[in-house]
Amino acid sequence: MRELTVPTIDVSAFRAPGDDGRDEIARQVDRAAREVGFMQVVGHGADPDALSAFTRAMDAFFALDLDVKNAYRCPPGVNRGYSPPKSEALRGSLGLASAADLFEAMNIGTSAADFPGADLPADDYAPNVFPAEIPGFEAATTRWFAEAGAVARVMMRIFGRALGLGEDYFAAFDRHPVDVLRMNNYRLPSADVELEPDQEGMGAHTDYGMVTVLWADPVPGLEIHLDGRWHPVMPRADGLLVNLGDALARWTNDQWISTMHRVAPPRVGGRLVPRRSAAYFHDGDVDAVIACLPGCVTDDRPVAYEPITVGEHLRAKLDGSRGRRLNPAAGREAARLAGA
Ligand SMILES: O=C(O)CCC(=O)C(=O)O
Ligand SMILES: [Fe+2]
Repeated sequence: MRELTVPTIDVSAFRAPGDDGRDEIARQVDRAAREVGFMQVVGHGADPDALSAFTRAMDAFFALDLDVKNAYRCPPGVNRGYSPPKSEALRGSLGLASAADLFEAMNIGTSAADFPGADLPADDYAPNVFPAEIPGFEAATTRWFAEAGAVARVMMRIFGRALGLGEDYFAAFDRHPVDVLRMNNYRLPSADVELEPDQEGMGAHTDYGMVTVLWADPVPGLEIHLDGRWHPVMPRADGLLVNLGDALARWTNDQWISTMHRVAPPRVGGRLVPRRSAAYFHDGDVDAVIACLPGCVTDDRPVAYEPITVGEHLRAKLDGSRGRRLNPAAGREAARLAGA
């Protein structure tokens, strides 16, 4: 079994004018997308000051009392606001029953008001709820939302080039995207507490959208599932993790991987330690249809997925993880976990 390395890719040539170096980067990204589905991206251009201000705002929010945070909960069908520990189970997005995950989260995302004139479903583009107790929370989180969103868009340009479709190809799915920034805190009872053997920080799942830009503390916990087993991934302190979502697996007929991943309760030297992360999900327009690209179907590789809208796919996945109604439509993803 091969040792797994998540490749590091410097994407700065896609932020500079001109074509120099772009084909080589697209080649590296294509290889990473086929073999791993995750990459450690450096040269991404996101502002480190914006990241520091953002993580401070996150910490201040998660430090509030649970009853204060609970005032910012939204219904399960609205992917915004606060999720307390043990309120979601990501394996539900795969149609698999499990104990609830340990993490707590705070979500912000795009709202209908961001796209005047577009007729958008209210639940998918709900207004944000910002905690009044933390001055500057809205400014710091929306700033990182923009920085991470810019990285996601650079990656979509690279994907278009790598697939031979042109750097602008995926802009057609990015007119009023459902984008969400999920701040995760793997809040653990205490460093001395023994967890149940099957208790996970965040249960196994694939990400639901086009691409995810993930910042995480350089602390163990994240694991990706490839070749039938789980491999630990340590986030680089100087980079951002980028992973492909289900839309790219569907477009490419599984030539590119929407990698299964999970977060184990974070431990260093056997002791539980704090860990935070923030995932920016660039999911595409709610009404965009994701259908297999014609060039990705061959006699040996028949169409694996029926066309689906972004909205339908997100709804089935979120009903599974947030609504705790097991997703009946994720058999192909769930089958990959068999034997793990
Ligand atoms: O905390 C992490 O490293 C991963 C989080 C994640 O997979 C997610 O929020 O979808
Ligand atoms: Fe994820």
